[in-house]
Amino acid sequence: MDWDRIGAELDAFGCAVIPGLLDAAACAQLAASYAQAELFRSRIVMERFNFGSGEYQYFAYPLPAPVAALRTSLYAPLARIANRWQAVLGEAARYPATHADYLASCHAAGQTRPTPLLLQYGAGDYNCLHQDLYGELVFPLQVAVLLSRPGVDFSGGELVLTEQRPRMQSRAEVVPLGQGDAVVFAVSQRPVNGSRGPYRVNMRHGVSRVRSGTRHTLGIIFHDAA
Ligand SMILES: O=C(O)CCC(=O)C(=O)O
Ligand SMILES: [Fe+2]
Repeated sequence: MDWDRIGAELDAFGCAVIPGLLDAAACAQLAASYAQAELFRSRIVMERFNFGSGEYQYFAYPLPAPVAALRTSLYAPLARIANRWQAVLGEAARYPATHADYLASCHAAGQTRPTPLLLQYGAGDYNCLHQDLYGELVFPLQVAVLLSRPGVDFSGGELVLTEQRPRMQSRAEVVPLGQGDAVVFAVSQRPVNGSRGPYRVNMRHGVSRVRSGTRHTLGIIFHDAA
């Protein structure tokens, strides 16, 4: 994985694609596991909370092996980028080098519930712009993997990111993904270099309306939930 390229794109745009993070068989298997209720700790129907339309489920611990492996292995290079952002923003705190150590700090702070999730959208469904904040502790980067085949399993349903800049109009970004591609993006805030030094922008993400078919995604969030 080209972490220099990913880091540079995150710095410039607040998001970066990792092509082919999962193969087609792994994607199909994960998407099918949505039906296995015993894998999950809770199911959210988005309409009920005005979060959009569609549903998602948070995995229970222990996470399925491929999800646990991705969460652990992606954390270390992302923590290096997150720590660079901390330095740019003049923040003293640093993220530990391993996900085990970071999770230990979440758990000590009372954030003990797993946050990786599977999302399922049918025709007409969408996900309102939001931030995945689940307590005081926030790891600033997250990953979403498209499990379905655009143009085959579904149409529409694009991942959308917005960036709210102080005293400026918001910027939107649409991230084109194929099956198995992942996108890394900022959870809530990221630094931008301005002419008078770095400043913070506020990011949100969502999914535009699915026009037809069924779309599944895997979301990997690195902090646990209170
Ligand atoms: O379905 C998607 O592409 C985005 C899902 C999402 O909100 C997330 O992974 O946090
Ligand atoms: Fe999200």
